[in-house]
Amino acid sequence: MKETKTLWWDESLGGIRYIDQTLLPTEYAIAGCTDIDQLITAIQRLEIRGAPALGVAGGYGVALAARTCTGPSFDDYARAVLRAADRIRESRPTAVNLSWGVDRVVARFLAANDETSAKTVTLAEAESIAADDTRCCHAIGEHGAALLPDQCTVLTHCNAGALACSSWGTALGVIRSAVAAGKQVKVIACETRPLLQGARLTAWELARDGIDVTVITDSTAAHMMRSGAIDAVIVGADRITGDAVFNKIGTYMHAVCAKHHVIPFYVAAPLSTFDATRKESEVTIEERGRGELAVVGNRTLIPEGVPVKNYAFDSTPMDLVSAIVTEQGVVRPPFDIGALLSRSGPVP
Ligand SMILES: CSC[C@H]1O[C@H](OP(=O)(O)O)[C@H](O)[C@@H]1O
Repeated sequence: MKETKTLWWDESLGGIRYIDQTLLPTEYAIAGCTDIDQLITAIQRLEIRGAPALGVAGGYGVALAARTCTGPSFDDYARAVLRAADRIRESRPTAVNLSWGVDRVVARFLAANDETSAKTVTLAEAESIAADDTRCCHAIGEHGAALLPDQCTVLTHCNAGALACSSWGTALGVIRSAVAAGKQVKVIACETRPLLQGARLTAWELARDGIDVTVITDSTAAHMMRSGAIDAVIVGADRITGDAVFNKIGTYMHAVCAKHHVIPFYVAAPLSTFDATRKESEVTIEERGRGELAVVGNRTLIPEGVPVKNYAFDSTPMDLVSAIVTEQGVVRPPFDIGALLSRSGPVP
């Protein structure tokens, strides 16, 4: 299977290269950003998207700030870099990986005493985040593949594939690893209105890998679960608190339906997506603009003046989750998130 790299540092560019996901599936274009404003725009337009990929982008963003910020003194320079880091951290509120990636590189930056070492250590840490993410996705794939029986049909929502990570993917990483282990897996990909990450990105990734994928409307999922066509649901995550999983809008709907039809509902996510500092009620769910619902291409779908609600995420209570597949093993709720994050080594 071809391993798609989603974003990386390009020293000849002096910045970040990435696949512009807004152009897929009809155009495969590599874009670049060489300053913080360009990176923030790419994140907010979902040219770069997906929780783990946002963690990698956040790390590279601090490295980019360390190279592009200036100041008359080192202290002024450092303040400029930290202000840039704050702007990156705040560019999308729900996925914890973004702030996690920024904070991990900022911690290394704060230990530097001059600009030269600041530039070196920030890029090294950002590269380490990217490498760790790929390793985590493959480990998640291996642990999760064991949950999927041979000849199963799996429903997915949004895109939790290589495009949402540094490569390989989380939910799609589980599917790739199951297929690589010789299992026959069919995927039913929900299109995922309004930005269609499932139709545009998951279908593109899986078709490219030769994995059987069929796209459905989000509202077809319940019908297929009730008809017995779905053996399991597997999704990614943007933030996992002790009491809930935050993921693309529509995930909660699938979890409730899966519970009703006694279908396993799996979440695949690295430990960097877990957040022990907040409970469900304390997490901000990103709301996005009217245009994403009201206009498709050159067609207006909603009458002028009619308001919309465009929540980018929802939260699924942990009691609807069968298991969370992490790089350290499979976690079955209920679990103590503090103990999980403080332990080292595999999940028991
Ligand atoms: C591998 S987790 C990807 C996660 O991120 C997506 O959100 P967005 O496309 O807005 O970045 C979606 O929630 C996916 O499950």
